[in-house]
Amino acid sequence: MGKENKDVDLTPDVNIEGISSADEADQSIQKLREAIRYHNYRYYVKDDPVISDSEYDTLMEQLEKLEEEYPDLKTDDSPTRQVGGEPKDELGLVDHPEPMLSLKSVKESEEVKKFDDTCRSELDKDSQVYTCEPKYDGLAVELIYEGGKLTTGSTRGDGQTGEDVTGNIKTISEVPLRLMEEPDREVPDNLVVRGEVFISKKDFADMNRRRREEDKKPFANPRNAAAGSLRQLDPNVTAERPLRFYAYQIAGAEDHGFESQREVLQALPGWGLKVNGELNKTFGTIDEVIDYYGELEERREDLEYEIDGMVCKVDDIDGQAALGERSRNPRWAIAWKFPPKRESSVVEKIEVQVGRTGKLTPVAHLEPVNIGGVEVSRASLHNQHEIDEKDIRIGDKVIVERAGDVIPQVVKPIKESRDGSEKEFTMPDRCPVCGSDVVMSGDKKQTHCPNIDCKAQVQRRIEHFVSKDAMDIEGLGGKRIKQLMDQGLIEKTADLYSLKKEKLAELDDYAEKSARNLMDEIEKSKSVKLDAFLYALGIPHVGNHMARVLCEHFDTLDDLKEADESRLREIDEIGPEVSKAVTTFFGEKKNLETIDDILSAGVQPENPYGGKQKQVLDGLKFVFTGELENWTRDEVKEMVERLGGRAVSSVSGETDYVVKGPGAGSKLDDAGEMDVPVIDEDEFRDLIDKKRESG
Ligand SMILES: NC(=O)c1ccc[n+]([C@@H]2O[C@H](COP(=O)([O-])OP(=O)(O)OC[C@H]3O[C@@H](n4cnc5c(N)ncnc54)[C@H](O)[C@@H]3O)[C@@H](O)[C@H]2O)c1
Ligand SMILES: [Zn+2]
Repeated sequence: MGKENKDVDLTPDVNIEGISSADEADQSIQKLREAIRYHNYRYYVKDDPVISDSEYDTLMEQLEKLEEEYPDLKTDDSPTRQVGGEPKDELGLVDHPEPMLSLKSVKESEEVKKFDDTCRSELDKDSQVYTCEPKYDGLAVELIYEGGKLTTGSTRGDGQTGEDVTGNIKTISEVPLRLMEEPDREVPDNLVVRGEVFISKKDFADMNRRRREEDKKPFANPRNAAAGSLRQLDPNVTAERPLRFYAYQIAGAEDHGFESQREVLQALPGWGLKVNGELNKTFGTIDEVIDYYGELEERREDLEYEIDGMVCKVDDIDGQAALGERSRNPRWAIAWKFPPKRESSVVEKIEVQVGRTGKLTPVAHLEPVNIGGVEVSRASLHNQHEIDEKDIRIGDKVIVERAGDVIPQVVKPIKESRDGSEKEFTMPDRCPVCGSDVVMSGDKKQTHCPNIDCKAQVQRRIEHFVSKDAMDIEGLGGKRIKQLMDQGLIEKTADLYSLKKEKLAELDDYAEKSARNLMDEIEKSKSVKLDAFLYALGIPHVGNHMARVLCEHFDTLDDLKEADESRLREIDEIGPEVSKAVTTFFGEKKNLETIDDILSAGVQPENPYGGKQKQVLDGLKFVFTGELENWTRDEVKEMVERLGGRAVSSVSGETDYVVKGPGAGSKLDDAGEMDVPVIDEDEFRDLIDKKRESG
């Protein structure tokens, strides 16, 4: 079958409706077969497909349809009748005791109901029991145990003959080399186990990253990665790959005394063979099967390995035998596929966006493609380093992945489809918005526009500035800010504080009431916590949490402005990146001017967290008893210590205060005996406030 052939039309454009003669049908059939054979070779033999699965499935559907309409043109060697690809004989060949088949795949619940109807009518039953299992995105293997010992491990190959990967399979820790004795069932003399070898999502991502670093081609999907890893000539290479295994079937189950698939799945772990006990389920009706598909699909993103659908199997082995098989699929099982996660598309251009902190991000504009029901036309390319590593060029055909809510990613370019017109991409030297020279980090992972007045940044900076966790000014969305900028009412952040209600009310579509509300919101924002204010400034690397950390260590904005890098580095949580970002930010004259403008407009950031330097509880010893409303015991202890005091566990003559809450115990008596003042939580807080004011 398929060989390396540069001239095949990878995706022949066949218009089935337009075909009116057997001759035309024959021509299309030949083209489709040739293309599919080539893709089978790329996919099953090279583990390196050049089209997406859905493109492949379309070709296959077209071929099936034509062969259906023109039965005379059917041949035994058509890919529609064959399983998988030709086994690689360097590995050695293994004949399967029973053929390893493919699965009929379905997409709609209607087809699943039809499957149920067919099974029930052929088996002459009112109801049918099904066992459902996740369809792992890996490759099928067959394990032969003789006398309880693993003697042969093979791939599916063309279904009749697979590749001998015994040595490689033995490196997978989840595959037992010896079967365990089971109390109720002795170890059979000969056991043929089928299961899936796969790789976890995380390991797949890590593996592709490493391959790029080593200048090797990344894999298009976890299945190709697992197959590529298992089908190695050197088992030492396989041993380094994090392959996993689930067993799901045994050949000749009835000969081993099993009556159902469910029983098989229950027995396998007893012999030491891993099954997916959590997700394999048996149901009495097709409606439950359909519900379970929905449940599995919901859980799909959270699983640590990829599944691409659900396999639904007739549970009773008798039923399976009665239904038998048809060409390359068993008739007693179906693979109900999930909507795909990966498709191919074309990078039409790469545009550079400027973020609010001035970060430049390259974004691929893609030929729109529907991935699992969502149209995707953009994907972030992150940075120059990533583009270089993946070798993505403008004009490239690429594999795009959309997983859950994550931004679509370009997995890899398909270099085979290049015709020489593709262009390499480099980040611009100048900011696409303001034209300032940009700064790129040495590792090419970051590019920044340093100009604080950069128009792109101002709008986004303002959007960020007014956001909930920052200055919390309601009623100023992105559109409104843009409008205010377009109308010349604001040019920079500080201008927010010189907005006039009358001017606002003049804008079309702006009601007097909304204008008044906005003015109130702006006024309200003037009393702001220092951490929210720091966050609002949009200092690179200073998010909510970091802003709070800074507040805990610096009393005022001025203290922070004056801090140098080494002072910042004294703080545990602050690393070199943050300290550099903070000092660079406050070292920029334009930024200081902006801050001054905002402060002189009346904004007064207050620091509720106290600075570390001010040890207002210096030397004081506290004992806490009972529950506190605002702190856990650990929190209050930490705070007292941060402020220079100590929290101790028992009352002594040296205790300065006992702080009591509901449920206070015997420590109160101790306090009474030793004349130690007892205060409640409110008084404790007043004490700190008073000390702060006086100190
Ligand atoms: N992109 C390409 O060029 C290209 C080429 C060839 C095939 N393909 C893709 O490969 C798929 C067809 O491959 P196939 O014929 O191997 O069929 P399949 O992968 O859809 O189904 C059969 C396989 O399912 C697997 N499986 C996973 N969990 C299972 C379980 N619990 N019980 C039983 N089996 C389980 C087994 O490995 C079995 O061999 C299609 O999705 C097609 O798009 C793509
Ligand atoms: Zn700029």
